[in-house]
Amino acid sequence: MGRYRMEDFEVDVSEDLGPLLFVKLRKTHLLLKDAWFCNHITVWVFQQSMEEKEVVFPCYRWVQGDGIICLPEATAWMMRNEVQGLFQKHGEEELEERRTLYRWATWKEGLPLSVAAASEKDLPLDVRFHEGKKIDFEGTLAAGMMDIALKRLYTLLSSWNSLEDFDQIFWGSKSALAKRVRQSWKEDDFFGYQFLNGVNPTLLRRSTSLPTRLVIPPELEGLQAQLERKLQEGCLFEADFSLLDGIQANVIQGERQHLAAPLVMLKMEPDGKLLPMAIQLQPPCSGSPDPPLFLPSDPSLTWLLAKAWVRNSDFQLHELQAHLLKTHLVAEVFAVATMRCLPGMHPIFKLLIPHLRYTLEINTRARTKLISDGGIFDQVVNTGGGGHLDVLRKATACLTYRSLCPPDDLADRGLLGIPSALYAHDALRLWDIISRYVQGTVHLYYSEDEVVQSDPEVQAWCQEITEIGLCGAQERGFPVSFQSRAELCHFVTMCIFTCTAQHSGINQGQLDWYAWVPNAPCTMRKPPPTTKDVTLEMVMATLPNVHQACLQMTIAWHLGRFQPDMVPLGHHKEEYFSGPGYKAVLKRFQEDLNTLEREIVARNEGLDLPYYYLQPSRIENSITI
Ligand SMILES: CCCCC/C=C\C/C=C\C/C=C\C/C=C\C/C=C\CCC(=O)O
Ligand SMILES: [Fe+2]
Repeated sequence: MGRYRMEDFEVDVSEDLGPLLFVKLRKTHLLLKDAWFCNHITVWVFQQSMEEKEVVFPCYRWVQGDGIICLPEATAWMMRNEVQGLFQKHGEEELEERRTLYRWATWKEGLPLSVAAASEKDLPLDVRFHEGKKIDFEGTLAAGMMDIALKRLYTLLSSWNSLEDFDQIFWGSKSALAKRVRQSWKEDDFFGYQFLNGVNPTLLRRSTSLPTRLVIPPELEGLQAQLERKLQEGCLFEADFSLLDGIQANVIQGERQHLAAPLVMLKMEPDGKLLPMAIQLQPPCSGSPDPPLFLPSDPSLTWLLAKAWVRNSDFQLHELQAHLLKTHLVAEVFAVATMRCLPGMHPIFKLLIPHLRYTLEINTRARTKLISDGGIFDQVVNTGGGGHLDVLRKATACLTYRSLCPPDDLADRGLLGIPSALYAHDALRLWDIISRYVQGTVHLYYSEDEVVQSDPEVQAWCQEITEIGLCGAQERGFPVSFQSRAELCHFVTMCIFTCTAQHSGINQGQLDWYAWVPNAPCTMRKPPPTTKDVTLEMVMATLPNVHQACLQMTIAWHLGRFQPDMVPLGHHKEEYFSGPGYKAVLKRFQEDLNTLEREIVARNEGLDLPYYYLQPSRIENSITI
């Protein structure tokens, strides 16, 4: 039997089968690997003197071995209390089986729970990468490793002592914006811009007071006055990396790496540009002299090194907190809870499952190759060697429900209504569009709040996410039950937004902003400067070495590049729902996304730096990379 064969099978049945509730599916098992993926079964019923009727049984699962798959009819959930509880019983059996297939595991204490699987090979076939994705994923990694070998060979033959020497490895696949980063990375407005619309737009806040950790030496009273004025005008902003304070730095091949925990104060100009005013690299520590404040007026290399330290710290919080924890790991919790608590005929299962595709496998791979003992973090990142897990732990301990919902998150950070905040603008538009889609679907199945309150499955799902998967996150605002349709819609909107828009916003920028390594160094090999005497030798000795820089470029490209098998948001082919109601809601969703697409394209045409991470055609329907 050939691989990748697609076939439609038609079977005629002449006898009257009565009302159709289930179909059962089985395949004779001959060879070791002869599984088939079944999309759906459609039965056309011909009734005398009546129109032909179509009855659909969605499947979208592998049929393997000798097992029998029993598929309830697409509208079964609406009839769950009828037909002698047959659908009810089927759902219970399905969940019983799924709970053995998808088990929770504690990979590391203090992190959200994950799926129990030591490697991707342990995962059920239904959630594995399909052949094409696996070949592409592993093939491009191998090609990337070849690039590294060539770059190392090339740089062995030349010098590595000026910033321009990073050009020697700046070849191979890279985006237009990555080239722009190389040109502009030293500019202050470019540095400021990244907090609004770069790879990590999640940290910046509008200041409501001067941060307590900011100690301004008496000789800088002018700065103090400027900061206070900007604060009063409402245009003072801060990016505080205190979460990194106290994290143990990595030791790479016997060499200790170093970490900082900076605070950056920025002002917004009337034209929307965000400019850094001061950088404090470490919080004050009793018994030590106050940490220096670095300023734009400092010698250019001093100021550049201070900014490079901030970019390195941003790399850590971006990858660990914004990316891994707040998209990948929480999406995994949604995925495992969905598999364990919601039967296939449940409308919330049908709504969410296209947004959970491939997430369990990519996360399992991250746990075995990226953040594992000896993984990429240990090899080339200054939080590696265990510090990265502590960052994840600290970030988990302060993960709030509000921070996953842009209307709340952006309001809390004071970022509403800023014309140059493009991530914020597009995220809010997407939140509204997704929310309308979710509400449209939920209202088809839940006619009133009471139906939500009395749905034991959706209540168990909520509780499992908050109390089990997120390890008691009710303390941080996550719900343990849904009292109304609105609460359910808000939560499901958050799930879909996180798995789609938010991940795309956080993931794609790796390609653009991480290719020019000095803009986002993966590690720092010397301690942060404590005086303003900085030389080029110090800068070069601090930034990543050739090998570290090459690996950063390869992995950033691997993870940030366009995925060949990507499904854009709202365009999955699976049809789990049947009937005109959902079709209309989906059509509206796709139209809303198209409208936003056109708005973003038109807006970007007039911009010096286009912001396209939240352009709907670029948003993946689930976390797959
Ligand atoms: C050094 C820079 C990259 C750091 C990326 C950090 C976090 C990314 C977050 C989530 C990515 C999720 C999954 C990626 C999984 C595995 C693949 C990565 C590398 C594999 C290398 C290998 O197989 O040898
Ligand atoms: Fe990712």
